[in-house]
Parts: sequence; structure tokens; C-alpha cells
Amino acid sequence: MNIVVLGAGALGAYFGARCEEAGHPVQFLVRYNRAEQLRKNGLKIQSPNGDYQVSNLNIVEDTKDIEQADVVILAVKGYHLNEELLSNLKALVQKGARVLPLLNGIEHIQFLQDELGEENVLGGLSYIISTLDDNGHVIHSSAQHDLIFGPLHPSQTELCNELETVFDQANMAGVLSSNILLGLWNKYMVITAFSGVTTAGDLTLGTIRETSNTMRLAEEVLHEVKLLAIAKGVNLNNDHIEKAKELLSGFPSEATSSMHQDRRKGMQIEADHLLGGALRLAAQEGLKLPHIETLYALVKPYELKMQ
Ligand SMILES: NC(=O)C1=CN([C@@H]2O[C@H](COP(=O)(O)OP(=O)(O)OC[C@H]3O[C@@H](n4cnc5c(N)ncnc54)[C@H](OP(=O)(O)O)[C@@H]3O)[C@@H](O)[C@H]2O)C=CC1
Ligand SMILES: CC(C)(CO)C(=O)C(=O)O
Repeated sequence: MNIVVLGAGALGAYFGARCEEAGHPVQFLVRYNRAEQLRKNGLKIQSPNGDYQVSNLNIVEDTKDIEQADVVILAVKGYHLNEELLSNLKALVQKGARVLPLLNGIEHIQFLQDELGEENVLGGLSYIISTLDDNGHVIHSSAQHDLIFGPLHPSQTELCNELETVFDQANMAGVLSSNILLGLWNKYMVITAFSGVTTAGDLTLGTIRETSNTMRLAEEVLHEVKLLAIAKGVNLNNDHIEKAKELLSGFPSEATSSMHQDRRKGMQIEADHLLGGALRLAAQEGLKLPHIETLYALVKPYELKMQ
């Protein structure tokens, strides 16, 4: 399968490298600075599941240089969804590719479907903790490296089956979901609570778990996203909340969200995409989400201007 990775950061570079390691042609569509860094340093993964250096590193800076593309693994940040990115995605869709977005959040799905056509956007998400070091190599620190995906349109079933085979061959946990929309909302619930509280409070998960008032705040956020999902016709229930709490208790004490890591590094954060997105969707339904609204107000000052 011909794979294009658009967004060769912590997440996209990890899964792209794993697919290349399994013998699939992977092209990394990158911007100039990342291209230079990859040419200079190559691409390495440091992971508890096995280190790897990409042997056939195929870097492209222009969609014109991509002849064949079956799937685009889209792993940019929410604030990267701009005109330049869309025009690259449209060019790749015209060449026959379908797009597998792995971003945290939920609003981008409808946005991409509106821009690219419903049949061209698969559902996808990931449970992993990874970051880039100063050389642009991937540091993967969780045991989990799960990529959960599935069809959002009936025409995508065959491609999803082929992707399942590709991911099965790779050193990663690819899971084909029969209800990816529910999976996306479930992840959205987890990440809104996890990233909201860690980023607003500058707290690791361990401190949150040890402080009952703070843990209760995270639980209130889980409940608010559940209400929002239900208002949008997606049946998140209390079992999902309990599983989300179990997941959060499974991470090590020093673990934190990718948004909090970005706040610590002084980088732009996905506050608007994640928390702001929930508030916009809630407004459409006449819902109030007071805990999310408060967290949004606290993290908004760290959302630096677009670079
Ligand atoms: N890291 C993690 O542990 C996890 C992250 N996620 C989610 O995955 C998504 C990606 O996160 P992450 O990988 O950490 O982010 P990174 O910031 O590490 O990577 C994003 C990459 O996208 C690239 N990019 C942006 N716009 C373009 C463009 N127009 N063309 C080409 N490349 C572009 C950036 O390149 P450039 O260098 O040019 O800016 C950057 O390398 C986010 O939504 C995040 O919330 C989900 C689960 C875990
Ligand atoms: C919750 C977690 C670590 C799971 O992958 C995540 O998605 C993030 O921090 O962005």
C-alpha cells in the first residue's frame, strides 16, 4: 500500500516509520524545515517496543512529486488545518488517496468531510505518548502504540481491511473498529479531561489522581463530554466513563498530555481545537459545559499565535 504521511511529527513519524519498517512504501510530505532536518539527521524511533531507524527515507515537499497514494496518514495539530494543508490534501485525494486523520479532537472530522467529500475521510485516533527530540527523532515513552481506525462511509470497508493487514504486519497495534465514531468521541472525552486539567493546572496525572478535588474536576469534564456526545447522537455512557478513568489510572504518575507537554515547551497548544471545539458544538445544541468553559479560559492564554 502506498502511504503518505502528512504531519511527520511525533505521531505521524512514528506510525510512518513503523509502516516503512514493515516494508511498505511511505512518503513523508513535509515543509522545508522538517525536510532539512530529516535529510540531515535521518529518522529514528526510540521506543520501549523496539528502536528503529528508517532505512528508505522518502521525503517530499510537493504533492507533484507523489505519483501514487492510497492513504494519507494525517497527523498535524488542529491549528495546522489551513488552506495550504487543505490544498495538499485535495491534490492527494485527486490522485486517489483517502485520508486517515489521527488528530485528537472531533470537529476536524466534519470539517475534512465537508472539504474533501465524506467518502474520502476515514475515522482514526491514537493512544500513544510520543514526542520529537531536538534532532527530530521520535521518543516514544508509553507501552501503548495503538492506532484505532475504521470506516465513516460504506465505500471505505475494503480499504480499511487492507489497512488492517498493513498495520498487522507493522510493529504497532492497529485496531479496525466497527464503530469508529464512538471511538472518536470516547477518545475526545478522555483527552478533553486529561489535556484540559493537566494543561490548566500544570499538573501531571499522578498529582491529579492523588488530589480528590482535582480528580473530581476531571470526572466532571468526562461527564460533560458524555452529555455533548449524546446530544450529537453518539451513545457514550457511564461504562465509557469508568473505562476512561481506568485508562487514566493506568498511565504512570509522571505522565501528562501532549497539550501539557507543548505548554511546558512554550509551543502553541490545541486549546481551541479541543476545549473550544467542545464549547462550539455545545452551543449548537443549547448545552452549557461549565467545567470545560472554565478550563478553556485557563488554558487560552497559553495558546500562542499561529506561527
Ligand atoms: N504526540 C502524542 O503523544 C499524541 C498526539 N496526538 C494528536 O496527534 C496530532 C499530532 O500531534 P503530534 O504528532 O504530537 O504533533 P507534532 O507537532 O509533533 O507534529 C505535527 C507535524 O505536522 C507538521 N505539519 C503541520 N502543517 C503541515 C503542512 N502543511 N505540511 C506538512 N507538515 C505539516 C509539522 O511540521 P513543521 O515542522 O513543518 O511545523 C509537525 O511536524 C495532534 O492532534 C495531537 O493532539 C494524539 C495522541 C498522542
Ligand atoms: C491521552 C494521550 C496521551 C493518549 O494517547 C493523548 O492522546 C495525548 O496526550 O495527546
